Amino acid sequence: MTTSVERPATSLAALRGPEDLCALTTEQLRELAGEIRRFLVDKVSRTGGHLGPNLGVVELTLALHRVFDSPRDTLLWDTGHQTYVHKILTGRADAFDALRQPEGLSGYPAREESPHDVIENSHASTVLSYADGLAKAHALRGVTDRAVVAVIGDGALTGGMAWEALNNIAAAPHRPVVIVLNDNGRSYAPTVGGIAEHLAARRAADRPAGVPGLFDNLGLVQLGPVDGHDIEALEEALRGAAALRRPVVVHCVTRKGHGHAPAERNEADRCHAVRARPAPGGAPAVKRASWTSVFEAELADLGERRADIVALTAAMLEPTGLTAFARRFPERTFDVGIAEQHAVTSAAGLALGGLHPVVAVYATFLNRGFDQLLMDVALHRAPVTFVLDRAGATGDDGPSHNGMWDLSLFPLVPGLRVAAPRDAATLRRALGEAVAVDDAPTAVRFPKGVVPEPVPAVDTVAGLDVLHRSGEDADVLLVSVGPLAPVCLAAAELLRRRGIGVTVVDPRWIMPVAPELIDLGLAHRAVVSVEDSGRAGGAGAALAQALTDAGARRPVQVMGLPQRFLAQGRREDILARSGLTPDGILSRALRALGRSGDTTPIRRSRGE
Ligand SMILES: Cc1ncc(C[n+]2csc(CCOP(=O)(O)OP(=O)(O)O)c2C)c(N)n1
Ligand SMILES: CC(=O)[C@@H](O)[C@H](O)COP(=O)(O)O
Ligand SMILES: [Mg+2]
Repeated sequence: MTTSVERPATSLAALRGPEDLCALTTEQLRELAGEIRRFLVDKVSRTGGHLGPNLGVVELTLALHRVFDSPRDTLLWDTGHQTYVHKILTGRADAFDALRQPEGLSGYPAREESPHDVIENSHASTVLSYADGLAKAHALRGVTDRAVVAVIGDGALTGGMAWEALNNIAAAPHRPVVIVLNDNGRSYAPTVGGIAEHLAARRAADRPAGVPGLFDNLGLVQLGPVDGHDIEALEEALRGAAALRRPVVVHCVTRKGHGHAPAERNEADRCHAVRARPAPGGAPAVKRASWTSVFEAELADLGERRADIVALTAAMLEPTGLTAFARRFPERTFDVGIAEQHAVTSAAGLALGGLHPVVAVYATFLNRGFDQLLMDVALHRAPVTFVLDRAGATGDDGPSHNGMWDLSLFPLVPGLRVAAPRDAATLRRALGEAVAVDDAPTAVRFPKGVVPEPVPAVDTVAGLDVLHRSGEDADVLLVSVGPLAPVCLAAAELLRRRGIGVTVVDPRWIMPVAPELIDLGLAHRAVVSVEDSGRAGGAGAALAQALTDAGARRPVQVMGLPQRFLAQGRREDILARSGLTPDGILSRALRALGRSGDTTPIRRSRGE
């Protein structure tokens, strides 16, 4: 009879770490896999997160941790959204009630959580480059007893970086890398393109050898396809790959959402990312439209009126709001795979062919296509419109998902025009204005979540929306960028009560800086800019530069997100911690007026 200490860890509660897995029988592993699935459904349904991808890798992750000795062997995960099972097996099951919560468990690998975690960047298609580099380091340092294992999804394999890495890995048969291709045939939707078709043919072939392997032709050994839910078959393939001591691709066929009927039946995305269930008795979900849905409807309507408008996505058709357009204009919609660089330059090609492309991406992922924006689109003054969803602080997907880089990059792009709408009406208007530009690239950016209540202008001055004007003196100009208008208006009220003259202006088109905005800035004693983006080089910095060039003596108080990697958290908390609150703006305005620390309410000379 085994004591509790000796009893194999066939339950999560008994599991102390991956070392406990080796003692389990196949039947015990199956039981454990079932328990892990139930655990994932229970926890992730409550916290929100990547349920489908993780349900698909339960057996694969068990096999990886039984065959390889992490962290001595390095397990690298592409994108990292499918590492919940890895976290459960490496001693973090107890932390899942705080998954993706502030100060809680990251939804991606996090080095401060565990020595088993390596890649924190959630941008796809990077893992093979890490693996190539690590394999080279091992070779140079004479490390021969530690495996380099890279898990990449079929979606991530459509990204250009993956093939740049494969080109290098294939050139060095003496440098072992175990490449685990987690082929579930999907990104959110079914993976598109020739690579996906090749993989599908191999999955379907009764004799895989009958379909020459994509990787064979590169000189890489290709094992499989292997049933990605058969732990014994997986372990045999992984052990075989490790024993070859050279670069090997193990083609594992998995099912996203496997073992959970609602995910298996979900044709849209197999529960790729599920929203957190509202807490019992919590505030009812807000019924206002999302920024994405406003964009989606407007683009579909524009598509009716403009046959030259085409839409491009990088494997995120539904999340970026292109579903309606695609349904109405399937031949004018292009899903290029997780390939933002290609999307941007392909859009330049579409524009050169007389069309007006709309490239819909999450703001952070446009980083990938910056050189293409600069040299393939802007250099040719190609009329491409970039629609950046999830611009600004996003929060719960961690540092690499915040859309806080675009406004710092855009000032570098000659001729690019950038709009930051503040509500649904200005989003619709900005999109219409953007696609009307036929001699320059344009960008329209908006945040994650629901659109705020309408924020009407009280006046328009030379194309600038004046949202508030009070006081006799032109003391403070608050330049409100995009969705922070309500915060700026609340700050203006605090200033008004102190008898300080304040104008709140929303340029709507924030780059290049409008001459009229410069004139308005010069006409005020102090200027404070407020944006939901990184402070370095953003809209405020561009305005500050323009005002300095125009001879302004007082520095612009530039308010935005700190130029740091911001830990996961709620969007509203990140904005608040960044000082993007009425009180924070008040304090900066007082400082700009040389009245820092002046908190006593000053009654206006007349009236109050
Ligand atoms: C550069 C980049 N573009 C887009 C995304 C958004 N994204 C996150 S996961 C995902 C799909 C990944 O598909 P795959 O690699 O097959 O992994 P699976 O979810 O199927 O396990 C996408 C498009 C991203 N993380 N990085
Ligand atoms: C990893 C991944 O899928 C991300 O793109 C992320 O999950 C996006 O989440 P939201 O769509 O909720 O912003
Ligand atoms: Mg996939």
